[in-house]
Amino acid sequence: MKLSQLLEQIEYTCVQGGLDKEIKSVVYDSRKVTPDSLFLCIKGAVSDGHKYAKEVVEKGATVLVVQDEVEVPEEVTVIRVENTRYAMACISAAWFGHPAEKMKVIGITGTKGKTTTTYLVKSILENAGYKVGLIGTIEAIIGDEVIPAANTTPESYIVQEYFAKMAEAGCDCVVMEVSSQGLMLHRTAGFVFDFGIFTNIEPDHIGPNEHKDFDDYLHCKGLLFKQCKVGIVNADDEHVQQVLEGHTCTVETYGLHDNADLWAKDLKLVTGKGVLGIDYEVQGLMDFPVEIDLPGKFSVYNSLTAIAICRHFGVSEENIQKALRAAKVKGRIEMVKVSDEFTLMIDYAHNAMSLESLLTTLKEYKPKRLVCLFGCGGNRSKLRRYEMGEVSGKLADLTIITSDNPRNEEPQAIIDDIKIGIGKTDGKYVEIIDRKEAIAYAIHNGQPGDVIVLAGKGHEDYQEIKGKKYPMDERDLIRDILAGK
Ligand SMILES: CC(=O)N[C@H]1[C@@H](OP(=O)(O)OP(=O)(O)OC[C@H]2O[C@@H](n3ccc(=O)[nH]c3=O)[C@H](O)[C@@H]2O)O[C@H](CO)[C@@H](O)[C@@H]1O[C@H](C)C(=O)N[C@@H](C)C(=O)N[C@H](CCC(=O)O)C(=O)O
Ligand SMILES: Nc1ncnc2c1ncn2[C@@H]1O[C@H](COP(=O)(O)OP(=O)(O)OP(=O)(O)O)[C@@H](O)[C@H]1O
Repeated sequence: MKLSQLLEQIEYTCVQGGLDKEIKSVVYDSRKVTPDSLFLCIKGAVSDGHKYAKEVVEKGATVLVVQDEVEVPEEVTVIRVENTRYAMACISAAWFGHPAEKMKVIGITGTKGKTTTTYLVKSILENAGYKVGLIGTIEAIIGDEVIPAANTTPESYIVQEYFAKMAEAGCDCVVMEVSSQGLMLHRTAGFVFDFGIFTNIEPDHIGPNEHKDFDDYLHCKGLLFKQCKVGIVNADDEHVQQVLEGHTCTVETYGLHDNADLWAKDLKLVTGKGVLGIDYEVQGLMDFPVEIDLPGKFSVYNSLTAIAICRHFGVSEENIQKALRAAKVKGRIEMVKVSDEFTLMIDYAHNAMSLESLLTTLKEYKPKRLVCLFGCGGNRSKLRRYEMGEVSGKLADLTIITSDNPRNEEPQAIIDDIKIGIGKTDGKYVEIIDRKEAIAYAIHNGQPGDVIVLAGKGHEDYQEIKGKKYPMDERDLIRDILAGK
């Protein structure tokens, strides 16, 4: 592709060299440069792409896009821009032929509920006959291809590459999680979202390499609403107006009160046959009853968000109801049927805040006993161990402490840290290092009316021990335990 074509959407200065060049690849990692590459120098958290300028030229890069000065031979074209990450998004969109324009693009941002809501939207739209691509924390789904994710929102070049593959695979739409870091680092620049969604916000992701403070976090979330056509936002979130500050889209709201355009009323917790769910009535822009086998008020928010989006695609009430009744999200309060007498679920909660929110929600179902099984990662914050221990000790009737990615630490040492947290409460606990044995204990000792949570691993299908990831999927462990293996 001609260099001038790639630069069409950006403001730049050509510092040296000509624009009449044919580009054979667009690259932001020096290790992937080949002859006639355009190389983008990205300033990262660990490294700085500018320092590879000489090396990439030796490998055959003919164009460098920079935001700082570089010294390279004069025949090499140097394009200077204000921000190379932003330029990368626009150049990648051009490189892949602006694939976002060929589909409807739905972007979901918020502290919690992004993953769950993306899968709910996908289920509803697919049930109604749409072909849907997905990009998120767990994976990217492009037709039959499933690619495990490294980031919730990948680098802009990858976003555009996935979009192009989705358009080619015949996807009508794509639903993606948009993290605030993704917005901050321009991973989703270079195109317009058809729908931008805001679920909720609470202090999180603040620290080195993340956001400097809560205001910055709010500001970054708000960027989505300057880059989408229709914004669909949670009216009940206390920060919604700050997130919408300076928005350029039309705005629609959802929530649990009649001030929202689409709202839910008459919430009823439902239990039975090993499943927890919630029923409610949708009101406002649509009017019909909903039954979902996902627990708690936050499942109402997530499903209502999905309904608000899918309404724009003309999906019928019947199709929405049918898809939501069958909805299940891997590793997110995922109920696994082991008995009609008690409920068992797998969830990704792996910090105190998520665990507290989950256990509090489950307590509303008034289980006979709330049993919480979890471990904490090795070579990670000790504080998390104390805090999770304390939360579980306070809220669960029984805690089963076990292992979760011990990495290079001794599992027993991690368990001992968790016990310090539980020790601050009068919560009962047992400790069983081996996760399969711990799950077997939970199942074999399940009592009628119990709710058992296997927390921490969620969608993960491995246990990381001393630098190696051993296959371990909790669904398989449960199957083996039930089969007596
Ligand atoms: C802090 C951060 O955002 N890091 C991400 C980032 O790394 P970076 O750009 O800082 O990369 P770097 O290693 O400093 O390198 C800078 C540049 O030099 C280049 N380079 C580097 C080495 C070399 O030999 N040659 C070379 O050219 C690199 O390709 C890059 O272009 O780019 C990588 C992919 O390109 C990401 O995988 C990586 O995410 C890490 C894993 C991460 O943890 N990110 C978190 C903060 C994050 O983004 N999280 C959000 C939200 C998650 C949530 O909601 O919970 C997410 O969207 O995932
Ligand atoms: N709308 C919500 N509000 C509050 N908590 C939620 C909500 N939806 C889900 N949760 C809880 O948070 C956990 C994570 O949910 P989910 O993965 O959908 O969110 P996320 O935004 O993708 O979060 P993360 O970035 O942590 O992966 C769930 O397992 C559940 O316990």
